[in-house]
Parts: sequence; C-alpha cells; structure tokens
Amino acid sequence: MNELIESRRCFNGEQRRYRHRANTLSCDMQVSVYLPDQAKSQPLPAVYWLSGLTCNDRNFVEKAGAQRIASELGLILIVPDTSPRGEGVADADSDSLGQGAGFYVNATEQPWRAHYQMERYVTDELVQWSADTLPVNDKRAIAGHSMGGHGALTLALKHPHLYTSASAFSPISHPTECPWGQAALSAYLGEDPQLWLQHDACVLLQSKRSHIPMRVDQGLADPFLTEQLNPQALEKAAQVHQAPLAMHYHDGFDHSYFFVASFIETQLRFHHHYLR
Ligand SMILES: N[C@@H](CCC(=O)N[C@@H](CSC=O)C(=O)NCC(=O)O)C(=O)O
Repeated sequence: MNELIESRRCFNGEQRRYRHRANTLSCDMQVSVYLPDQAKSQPLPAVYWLSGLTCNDRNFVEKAGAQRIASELGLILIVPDTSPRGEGVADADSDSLGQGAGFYVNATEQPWRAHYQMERYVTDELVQWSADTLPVNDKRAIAGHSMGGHGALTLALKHPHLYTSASAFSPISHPTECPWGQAALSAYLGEDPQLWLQHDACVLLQSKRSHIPMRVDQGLADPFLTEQLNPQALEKAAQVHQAPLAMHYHDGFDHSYFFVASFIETQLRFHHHYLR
C-alpha cells in the first residue's frame, strides 16, 4: 500500500502527505513530503527531517516554515513520523517512550522489538520508498530537532555513505548520560549501557573518524539545555576528534518550533551547499 492522501499548493511547490505500508515497522506509516516545482523537470536532492518527542510528520511541516526556502533551493523535504503507530503497537504512558518517541534505534527488547525499528526504517526503507515514489536524485542530507537531532547526527555518523551533510536543532547530544536517553535506550536496547553506545553522537565521534559536515543550532534559553541536551559534550568530542562540527549558540531562543522556524533557512542553505 502506498497512497497520496493529501496535496496542497505551498509556495512554488506542493505539500503532500503519503500513507504507506512500512515492512520494517510492521505497520502503516504517514510521511509528509514537500515537492518543489523544479522536480517536474529534473530529479532533486532530498533533506530528511526527523522530529522530536511527541511529534508526528506534521509538526515540522506546519510550524517550521521550511517550504519557502526549500522551493527556492530546489530541495525535497521528506518528513517521517517519529515512531511506529497503531493499536497493535506497544506504547507507554510517557512522552519519552513508545509512540511518538522511537528514538531512531532498532529495538531488541520486548515489547518494543516487533515494531520499533526506526533506524532501519529511516536509513533503508524510507530511502528506497523515496526513490520509488518521488523524483529524488541520489543526494541526501539529514536534519532534525531534539530527539530527531540525536537521530540525524547518529544516523549520519553510522551511515555516512547515505548523507552528504547533517544538522540538528537542540539535539539530545549525549543520550547515554541524560534522563530521556537513558529511559529510552534501556527500554529499547536493554539495561546494559554498553549496548547504548552506538546510539550516542558523542561516542560515535570518538569511535569513527567523521568527515561528514555537521551543523548544530542551540538556543541558550532552552529549558532542557543542561539536563537533557548537553551540547558542550558534543562540541568537546568534535574538537578532540577533529570532526567538522559547526556549533552555533543563540541567546534568548528556547526549545520550540519558534526557534526552528528562525534558523531553518540557515540550515537548509548549509545542506544545499553540499547537495549541489
Ligand atoms: N512534554 C515533553 C517535551 C515535549 C516537547 O517539548 N517536545 C518537543 C520535542 S522535545 C525532544 O525531542 C516538540 O517538538 N514538540 C512538538 C511541538 O510541535 O512543539 C517533556 O517535557 O518531557
């Protein structure tokens, strides 16, 4: 099953929504896609956007205002949901676990492992779905916010052949050492912290020599800055291991999509430079 379920004119392009059967997740998934008009005459590069806790595929496309600059630059935006969904899919009474909180890992533990395979979904099935469904070329970037910023950085570091560049707003930078990350990684991967290391951008920067250009934007009025996000740990790991990370701090900005909307143009121009 692969259906176009909504299409609306937006700047010089179309804001679409698809529903498709996701075999890796064993459920149906909704994906939002922004398709600039340039795609009518040539295949275009794509930016994959990964959203944060409590989000689905709509938060970014309705709040970030990314379509205007994507239409100018000729970038297709591909925005998946943040977890598997449905009545038969395990859930938790928490904003940071279960539906809306897939953390972009492949769960190995019960009751999660039957559906929560978000790393494989994003890096494998969604890439193939995009090639089969959309006028994409073979250039891709990945970006995200908060939990999705963690996803963008870790998936780019683990799958560097897939992406030309990666960026994040307010990422959960060191999930093995923060409450959101520890709760999710222990549930999805088991209690042994050694099993979590491959899903922490700070650790991946230490163990892999990364050449992928990365940009992070972080608001300094973000209420989650110290307890959950820890951008300084990421900055330090990148410095020590000479990884190409540009960290930008912004006075007065919080964790919301008002912050994302303020700098999404900067991040899309960053990706466009490498995708050309
Ligand atoms: N209530 C939760 C945090 C909810 C929240 O702030 N979600 C953010 C992402 S946080 C990290 O992944 C978000 O994007 N919300 C949707 C939106 O449209 O703003 C808590 O405090 O634990």
